[in-house]
Amino acid sequence: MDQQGEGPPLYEHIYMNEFVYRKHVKQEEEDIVVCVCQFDANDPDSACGERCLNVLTSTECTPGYCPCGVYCKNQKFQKCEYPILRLFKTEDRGWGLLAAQNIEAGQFVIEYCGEVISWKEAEQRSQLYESKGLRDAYIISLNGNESIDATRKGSLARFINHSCQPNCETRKWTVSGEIRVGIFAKQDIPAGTELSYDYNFEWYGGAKVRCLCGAPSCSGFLGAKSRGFQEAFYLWEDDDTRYSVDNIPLYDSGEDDPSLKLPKPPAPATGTAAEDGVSGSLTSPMVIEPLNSVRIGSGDGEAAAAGEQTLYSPEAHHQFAQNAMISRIQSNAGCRKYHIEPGPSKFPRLANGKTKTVVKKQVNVKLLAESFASAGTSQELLALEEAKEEAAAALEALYDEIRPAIEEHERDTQDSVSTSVAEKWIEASCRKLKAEFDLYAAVVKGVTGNPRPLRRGRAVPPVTEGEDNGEIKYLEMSSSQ
Ligand SMILES: C[S@@+](CC[C@H](N)C(=O)[O-])C[C@H]1O[C@@H](n2cnc3c(N)ncnc32)[C@H](O)[C@@H]1O
Repeated sequence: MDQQGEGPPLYEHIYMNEFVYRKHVKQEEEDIVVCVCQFDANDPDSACGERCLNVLTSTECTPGYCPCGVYCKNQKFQKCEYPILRLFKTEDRGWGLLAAQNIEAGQFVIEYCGEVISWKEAEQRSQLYESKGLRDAYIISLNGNESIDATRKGSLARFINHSCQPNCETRKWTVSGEIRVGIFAKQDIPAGTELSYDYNFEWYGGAKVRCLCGAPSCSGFLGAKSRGFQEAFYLWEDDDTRYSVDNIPLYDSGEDDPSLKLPKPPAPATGTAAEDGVSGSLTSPMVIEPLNSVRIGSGDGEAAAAGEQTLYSPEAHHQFAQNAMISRIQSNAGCRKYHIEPGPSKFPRLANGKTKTVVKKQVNVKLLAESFASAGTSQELLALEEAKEEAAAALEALYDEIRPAIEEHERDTQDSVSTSVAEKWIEASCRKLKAEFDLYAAVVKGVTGNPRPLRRGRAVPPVTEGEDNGEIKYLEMSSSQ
C-alpha cells in the first residue's frame, strides 16, 4: 500500500518493459510472422481483427510487415491502446485503478510493464523489499526463468488490485519476439468500476495477508487457494468451512497405538485460518498464468510454527518455489494432456469444483509388519515399503528434473510437454504405483493368509479346550497359504 503517506506512491512510470539482466530479443526478419489479412474499408474486422492468424496465436503484427499497414488493429501493446483509466485511493487496499470509460468484454486494458529480471533476481529483490518493510507485491512471474518487477518502474497496471471474483484477467502475448503480459476485460466493465484480476499469488512462507476484495467467493487470504498455503494452513476443507492446523484437536498418543488408529475428523472450526487476524509484509512474486492455472499465494511466519521453512532463506525460498511450481503444473495444458501430476494430489476436486484438503493417512509399515506373526511376511512388507519409498523419491527427483521442461512448454509455446518427457514421467509413475500396489497387496495377503481369526466350531484346526473365552485367536500360518 501507499508507502508515502497520502501522496502518490513513488515509482518511475514506463510504457514498455525494461530489460535489466539481458537485452531485448532481436527478432530476425525470417522469424516475423506475417498475416494474410487484407484491409477492407467495409469490414471493420478485416484489418487484423479476430480472424487474423496472428491474433489467433496471441502474437502482435510487426509494424512495417503487416499487409494492413496503418489499418492494422493488432498492435495494441506496441501502441499502448488502453482505455482511459484512473488511479484512486481505496479505503483499505491502498491505491487501485478505475475504468474511466466503459470497457467491453475481451478488450485489452493495459500492459503490466516493469523491469524484466531473472527468477533469481526476483527472489533476491523479494527478500530486499521484505526486509525494507514494503507491504505491496509488484513482482509477477513472466515465464519459467523470468519475472516482471513493477516495484520501482512500471505502468498503471501495477495499481490493479486482486479480486477472487475479478472483472479482468491476464494474458500473455508475443510482441516482437518477447512475451508480454496484458490485462484484458473478462466482462463488460462500466465506467467508474474498479479493475481487478486474480493475482494467483505465489506463496513463499511470508505474511498471511487478508484478502479484502469483498467477493462472496473470497478465499480469505491472498493466495489462500495456493497449494503451498493450503498445505501449511489447511488440513481439511468442507464446502465453505476450512479446518486449519489451529483447529485440529490434539491427539492423545497415550490413548492407543496411533499407527493403528485413523485420525479423528477435525472438530468444527471456531476460528478458521480465514478468521485469524493477520497483517504483515507481502513481497512475494505474483504469478501471472494462463486462464486455466491454479491459484498460488502469499503467506506468513506461521508456516515456521507449523514446521514449514522460515522466510526467505535461499533454500526455503527454493523449496517454496518448487511447491508453487507443482501447483501450477497440475493444471497446465501439457499436464492435462499427459495427466502429469506431481504425485498423488493432496487436494482432490469436489463435485462443486472446490478442492478438499485431506491428510493422507500414514501407515506405519514397521509397526504393521511387527503385528504379523510370520517373520516372512514382516520382512516382505518392510522390503516393499523400502521399494515404495525409493520409487516415490525417484518420481519426485524426476519431477524436479522435468519441471523446467514442462514449464517452458506450457509458458512459451502454450503447447503440451514433449512426448519423451511425458513418457519418462509415465514410466516413473507406473513404477511408483506398482511399488505401492505390491506393498498393499502384501499387506492384504498378510491379513487374509496369515493372521487368520479362528473360533471354535469352525472347520479349522482345533484349539485347546478352555482357550475359547470369546477372544479372537490367531493361528500361525505361512504367508503362502
Ligand atoms: C500490485 S499491488 C496493487 C496496488 C496497491 N494497492 C498499491 O497501493 O500500490 C498489490 C498489493 O496491493 C494490496 N492488495 C491488492 N489486492 C488486495 C486485496 N484484495 N486485499 C488486500 N490487499 C490487496 C496487497 O498489499 C498487494 O500486495
